[in-house]
Amino acid sequence: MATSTTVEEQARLVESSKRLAAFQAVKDYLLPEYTRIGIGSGSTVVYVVEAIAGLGSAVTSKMAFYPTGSQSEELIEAAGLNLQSISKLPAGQQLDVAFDGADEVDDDLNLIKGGGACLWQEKIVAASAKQFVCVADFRKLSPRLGTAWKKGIPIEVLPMAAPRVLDELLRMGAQKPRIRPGLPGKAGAIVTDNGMWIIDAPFAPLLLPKDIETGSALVTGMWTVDALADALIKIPGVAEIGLFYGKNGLQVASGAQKPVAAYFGLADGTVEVKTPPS
Ligand SMILES: O=C[C@H](O)[C@H](O)[C@H](O)COP(=O)(O)O
Repeated sequence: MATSTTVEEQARLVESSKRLAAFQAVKDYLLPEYTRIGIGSGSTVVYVVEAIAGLGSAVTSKMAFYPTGSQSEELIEAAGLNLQSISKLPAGQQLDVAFDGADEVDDDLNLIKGGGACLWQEKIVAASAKQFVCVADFRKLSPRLGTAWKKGIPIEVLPMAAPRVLDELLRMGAQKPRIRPGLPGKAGAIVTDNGMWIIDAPFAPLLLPKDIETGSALVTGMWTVDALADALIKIPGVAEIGLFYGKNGLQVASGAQKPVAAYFGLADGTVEVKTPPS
């Protein structure tokens, strides 16, 4: 009984941390003059939408909201916000800001995303925004990707290519990569909003440039975030990878994917805001 209470308390703490992070991020980054807003996927983004809807229609009716998948679409519509599509964003234009969650965030604000199988559209929306803001609870903070999130890097693949991609991942050092199974009630693999499959590929914790400067990458032979991401995206059959990475937090035409800021709701009821190292 005591154990289940503790589990329930922990779950409540996690939910309130997500909400705190989301509300603070919206307060800091959603300016009333903005007109194009990206909305990510997952359980933390639910609170982003709640915070935005709470601003009232006098503010939000002038805004259009760009989803990252079917869950995100439903959230936007259920909150009475104006749904748009990234496919309708005119060439040369950007979203003012995009909010999204993450499965893990490292010291340099590289992210693992795709725990909910929405990574492909999420990356398109994040890279289309002038500012990408990450919202998360305290469990997502981690010095290196692959430290706390042990399920592996989500990789969206063309189903016919999945066996070949698995072979290549094993050659690259992934530990027991596997095709993500469907949820209860769905036989076979999970199918994304884009008709693809997800492979989860666990790797040893991913190094940062500061680790290479100290020579540890040479000693261990481990991957850096950048090197692994660059190698994964080149595997034939890989549509997109759940590593959001890059050299800085500026969202420029080249499609940077790292957040300008990451908001973490902490267990003590405060919010920690991290920005990428310069
Ligand atoms: O595919 C799912 C997305 O990348 C989510 O943003 C990520 O899994 C974090 O989700 P949550 O906020 O539920 O932890």
